Amino acid sequence: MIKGVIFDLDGTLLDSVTDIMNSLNKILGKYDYELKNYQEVRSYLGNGAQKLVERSIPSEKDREVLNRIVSEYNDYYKKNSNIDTKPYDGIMELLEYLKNHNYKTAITSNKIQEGVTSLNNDTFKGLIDVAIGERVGLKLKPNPDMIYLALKELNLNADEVLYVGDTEVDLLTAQNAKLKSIAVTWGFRDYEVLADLNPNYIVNEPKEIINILKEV
Ligand SMILES: O=C(O)COP(=O)(O)O
Repeated sequence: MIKGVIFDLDGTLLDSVTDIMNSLNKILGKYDYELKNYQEVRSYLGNGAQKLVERSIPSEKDREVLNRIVSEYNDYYKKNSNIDTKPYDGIMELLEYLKNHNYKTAITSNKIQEGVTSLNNDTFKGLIDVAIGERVGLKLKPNPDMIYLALKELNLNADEVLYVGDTEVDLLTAQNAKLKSIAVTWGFRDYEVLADLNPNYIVNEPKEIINILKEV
């Protein structure tokens, strides 16, 4: 019996590309790197800030320089993560449905923990039970460790939850943790990319997740 839902954050619950792009470009511009457009940033997301920066400036191989840019990006983003960021249409209704029907919920995100915590508090205001982001000592998705931690904090087993995400990173994470997966098409990857990864379900709108929960 399904008792909980674990969500990815960026591209699944939140449309966050514009704030991420603006923070990234602020730092890239400071060091005279070429700025990135919306579609480029969307395609670079999924594996956290380090990969976002590496994918944005592939010619930069100096680790120290890369680390400095990641750190400045994270510092700037922490203060500017909730300007244009908003839940996708239908997400608040879905989360309210889950709360009202006693499903437990978690976020597992490759975004830094501070960003996850503040966006979760400001936007979802108690609708989500557990919010896990990039932390020292915790491996990023697609490693299943974030899922294991979420399951522990929710006090649920793998076969009692569904995982909802929007990228190959998420679907691989679900596979690695042996969770049933739902791929969403409103996020950072297109339908064809997601379909090739064989998720258990693919949905075009959040309310379809309610129908899946009624079926399983
Ligand atoms: O920061 C990223 O690259 C992606 O974050 P997410 O795991 O919430 O999608």
